[in-house]
Amino acid sequence: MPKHDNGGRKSILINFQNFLAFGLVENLRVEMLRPCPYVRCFHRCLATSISSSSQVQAPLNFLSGKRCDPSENIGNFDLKYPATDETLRQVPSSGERDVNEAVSQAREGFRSWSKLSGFERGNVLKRAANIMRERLEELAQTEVLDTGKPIWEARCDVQGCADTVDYYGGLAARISGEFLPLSNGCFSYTVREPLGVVGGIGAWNYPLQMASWKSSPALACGNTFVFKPSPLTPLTAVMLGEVYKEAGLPDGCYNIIQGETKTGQLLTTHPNIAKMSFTGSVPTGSKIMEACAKDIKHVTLELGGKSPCIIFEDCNLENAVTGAMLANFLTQGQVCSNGTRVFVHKSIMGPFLAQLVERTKRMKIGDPYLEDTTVGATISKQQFDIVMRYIELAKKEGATVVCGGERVTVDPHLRGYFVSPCILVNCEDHMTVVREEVFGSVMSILTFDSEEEVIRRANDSELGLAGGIFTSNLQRAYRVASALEAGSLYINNYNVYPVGVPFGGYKKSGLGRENGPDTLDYYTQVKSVYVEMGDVEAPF
Ligand SMILES: NC(=O)c1ccc[n+]([C@@H]2O[C@H](COP(=O)([O-])OP(=O)(O)OC[C@H]3O[C@@H](n4cnc5c(N)ncnc54)[C@H](O)[C@@H]3O)[C@@H](O)[C@H]2O)c1
Ligand SMILES: NCCCC=O
Repeated sequence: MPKHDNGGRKSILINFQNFLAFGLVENLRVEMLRPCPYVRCFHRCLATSISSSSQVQAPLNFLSGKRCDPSENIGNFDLKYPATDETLRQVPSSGERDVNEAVSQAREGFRSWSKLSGFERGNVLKRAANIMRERLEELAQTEVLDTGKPIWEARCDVQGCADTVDYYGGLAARISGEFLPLSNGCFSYTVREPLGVVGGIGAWNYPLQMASWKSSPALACGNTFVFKPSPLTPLTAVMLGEVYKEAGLPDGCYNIIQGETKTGQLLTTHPNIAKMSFTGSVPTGSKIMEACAKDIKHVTLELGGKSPCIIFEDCNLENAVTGAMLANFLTQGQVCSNGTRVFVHKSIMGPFLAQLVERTKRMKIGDPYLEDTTVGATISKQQFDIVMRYIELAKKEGATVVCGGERVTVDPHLRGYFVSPCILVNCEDHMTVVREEVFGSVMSILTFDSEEEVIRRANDSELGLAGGIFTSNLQRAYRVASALEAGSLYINNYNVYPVGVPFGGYKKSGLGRENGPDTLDYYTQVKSVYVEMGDVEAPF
């Protein structure tokens, strides 16, 4: 990790081993500002200076390798800093003319980009990854402004994004076909060809991750890309465009259009889009798939989850508690793969809950720019209302709040929606909070007696994104992992995304995979060529 600018103030080094799940290197070390009265002021100034910086105030579409405003404005949306709830600016939404222009630029870019060798394309991506690492701090601070997540989490996210871009840069040269010898000297060979212009649409919890997890494999394969970020988090995807440009990506290969639903629909239904890669909710994913079906477009869908985290009686208790917290409380609980149904074996419920509650109460809710903050701000008032409604409903349906679940004022200047991480007990499988994705820090604890019972209950969901298993019995761990209906499973950890490990859902949680080698298959199509070496034989 590079050292981070600490404004010249005295700093201490701390070891964030507790947060290894999102750390991409073991023993992640970050510069931590010593908490002191000046730090708050410093960080407020920092947020103010970033909000007035060019990243926020500059045009937020990106076409032909440059920032630009849409030529036609079909409305505006507010860009807010979640921690203060202040409106930083209004962003114009792109309409048909600008979506057409972005797709047309990408079509033009495709003509030359798709003709380069994988090695040449990979070099551009690898250079981009290095530039991202050089700009890690600026990218991370801007990601905080967009999302309200703690700064150290944003740094880990950016580091992971750079690694992903690097990884696909490395794989680009290896994209190849097969040779199949046939009878009488005939043969067939296959070529993996790019699809054309890929459209991407993202959610707001990991904005840079979505832009980079989608664009880097798409570009590695020779496609070009048009992305619409979530209107709640428009900033860092544009910065990625500038990084790609500096790394040598030809103009038109990576484009950004900002907007809300209408802009997303225009992109999805554009006749020259060959594939849509979408991250967001299940209902929107279903609409995207339906729209793509009309023109037989390829789709990747990364959707919601309601994943189980199973704590067996033979686990290492401390690790299991840490795992359950990682499965629920990162990024204010707004993580698709969260294991929000925590199944705890009845025999260890007492000690597990005691340790979990004690450690959860110690989490530090506060200014996202402070280094020791572990709970930042909920993305919006709308999301805050959703989270509070689920907690109220849970109480009505019989669950008991053992800690958290309340709005917290951390500082009079921070008027955003901070919520203390919530733990619910006396939960039952039929309750709404246990069945539906909350997308906030709300952990439901359920107890179980046997392995067979917990597998059945864990699988009793329409969703199947992820799942966790805490046990010291390896046979049991593999057996349960094999029985769980989910795309991404963790044994004795949770929410780790090392680059190269495919990520994606079973059932209604999605289609396709990101972050692994298999992703390249989703951004290419196979052409087979049969070669006849003799005369043509036919019965006529
Ligand atoms: N599986 C994953 O990798 C993953 C990752 C992050 C978030 N998510 C899921 O995302 C959801 C939260 O994100 P959200 O609230 O932004 O989701 P959302 O579905 O409301 O919106 C996602 C994006 O789709 C756009 N959009 C909305 N309607 C559209 C339409 N009809 N056509 C085209 N575009 C449209 C939005 O503007 C936004 O950019 C949660 O369910 C979460 O689990 C999944
Ligand atoms: N994109 C995968 C990790 C974050 C999910 O919300």
